Amino acid sequence: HRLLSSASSRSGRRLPLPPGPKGWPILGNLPQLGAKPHHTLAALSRAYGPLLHLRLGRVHAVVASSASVAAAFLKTHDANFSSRPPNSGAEHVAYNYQDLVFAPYGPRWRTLRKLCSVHLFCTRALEGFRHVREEEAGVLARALLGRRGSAADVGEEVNVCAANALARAVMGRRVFGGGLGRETEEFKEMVVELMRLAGVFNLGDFVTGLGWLDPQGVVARMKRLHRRYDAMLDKMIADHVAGGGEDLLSVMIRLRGQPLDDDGTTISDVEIKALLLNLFTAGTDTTSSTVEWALAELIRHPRLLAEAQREMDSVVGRGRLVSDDDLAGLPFLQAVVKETFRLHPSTPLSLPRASTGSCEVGGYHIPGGATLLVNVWAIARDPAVWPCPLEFRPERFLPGGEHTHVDVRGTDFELIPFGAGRRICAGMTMGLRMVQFLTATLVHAFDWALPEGQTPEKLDMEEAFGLTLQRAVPLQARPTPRLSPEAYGAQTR
Ligand code: HEM
Repeated sequence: HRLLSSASSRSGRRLPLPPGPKGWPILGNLPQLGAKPHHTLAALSRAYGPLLHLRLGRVHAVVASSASVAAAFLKTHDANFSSRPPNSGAEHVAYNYQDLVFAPYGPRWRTLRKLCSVHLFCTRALEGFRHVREEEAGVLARALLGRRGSAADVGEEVNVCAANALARAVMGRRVFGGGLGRETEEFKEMVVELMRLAGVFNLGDFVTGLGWLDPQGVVARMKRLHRRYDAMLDKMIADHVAGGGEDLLSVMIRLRGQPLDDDGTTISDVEIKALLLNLFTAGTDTTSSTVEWALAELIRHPRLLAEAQREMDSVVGRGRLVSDDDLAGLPFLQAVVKETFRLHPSTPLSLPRASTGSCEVGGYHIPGGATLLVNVWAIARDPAVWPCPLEFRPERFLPGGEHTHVDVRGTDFELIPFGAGRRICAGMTMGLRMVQFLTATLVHAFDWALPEGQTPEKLDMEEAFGLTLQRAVPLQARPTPRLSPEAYGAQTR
């Protein structure tokens, strides 16, 4: 491939841009993206091929919609695509790029990422927090036990659990007290609002001179949201008892102002708040929505729910809740989680990347500074790779299935819910473990029924708009306990 590309460049022929639909003057293809860009882009790729070129205002964008095109960008050309494009969300919400998610590829990004890895996500840290996950899952199970007979808002219950488990790992304490209420509702609403705003293709980001006009009102909403987050984060830092704790926040507070690497990177309260913002937004709703989708699929497929429960009964029994150690021995449950990530990836267009220099992919010219969108949603439904792509069939990942060895961790490009390459999801190990563990807990500890008048076949599986894949209609379901009463533990919190 490389030989071929240098030959064509040597011949002096200017390579063409990848194919794509004709756009409007000035706005380019922006008006065509519609309410669900990942659907629109999937349809365009069916017409123009898996490597698509769009014009978003003045910005060149390329869209990868097959496993091999994704690999070309996120493996072969990953170094060139390891920054993120400039955007008003990073500017107005994420402390003007002082965070990890939007930091330009360079020393500060590397330092922040390493801090998270050492104190939160590496194997040792992850093992250290297993009791936190188990305790918080126990709290969730008891909360649902308290709701037996009535419909529970599964997404919100799980979201509180994910936020508390994450908070205990990040700063040694929970963020929410017992039960759901105004506070927990407001937190989820803030994360969902952030994802909704981040999912808008904001005209000001693409069309010169439109920024100050803010025609969609997005920037005004971002600034309002930022003020709310900033107040919350200030309080988190102020309330933090900075002892000699080994949690990430204590460590960062101790490291304030000191050079952290050869480049003299230092962190201040701004970087600390920006990183906390990243962790609490990237790490809660992604996890809880995935668990919510998983449970919705299992309720729609009672045979699969029964199969998962059979597996857990034989491995765990009915006398206790699932533990972290059990996960490795639950292949069917793991296949259910993979199949959920395939059909309902938390970030259907991943997060955008931006190239530093121009390059060549598949015989096409990719301009320097181009935005890369990877349609992980479309790739995971590609009929050339996945038989019956729209059917929820966890068996495809089990021995004897067509995709036994396919993993979600960024090496098998046909299934990359966490992205791939240098900027792959920083919290992948924790996110994956949490999704598996909480799905296991819900399935093992309860039978699930839909509220009066709803039938599994007709359960609404529509997606809502946003950077993350929310359910349009939140799942309401009635839990009935199926373990021995002692298994749920004492109602302590
Ligand atoms: C269901 C769980 C999750 C999914 C599906 C998910 C997915 C993703 C994706 C697709 C990206 C972009 C990767 C790329 O550019 O190639 C990303 C980035 C990121 N995620 Fe996650 N995520 C999840 C959970 C988490 C959790 C639990 C955390 C932290 C507590 C987290 C923190 C981050 C951060 C900090 C980045 C930016 C990394 C960088 O730019 O270097 N995520 N995630």
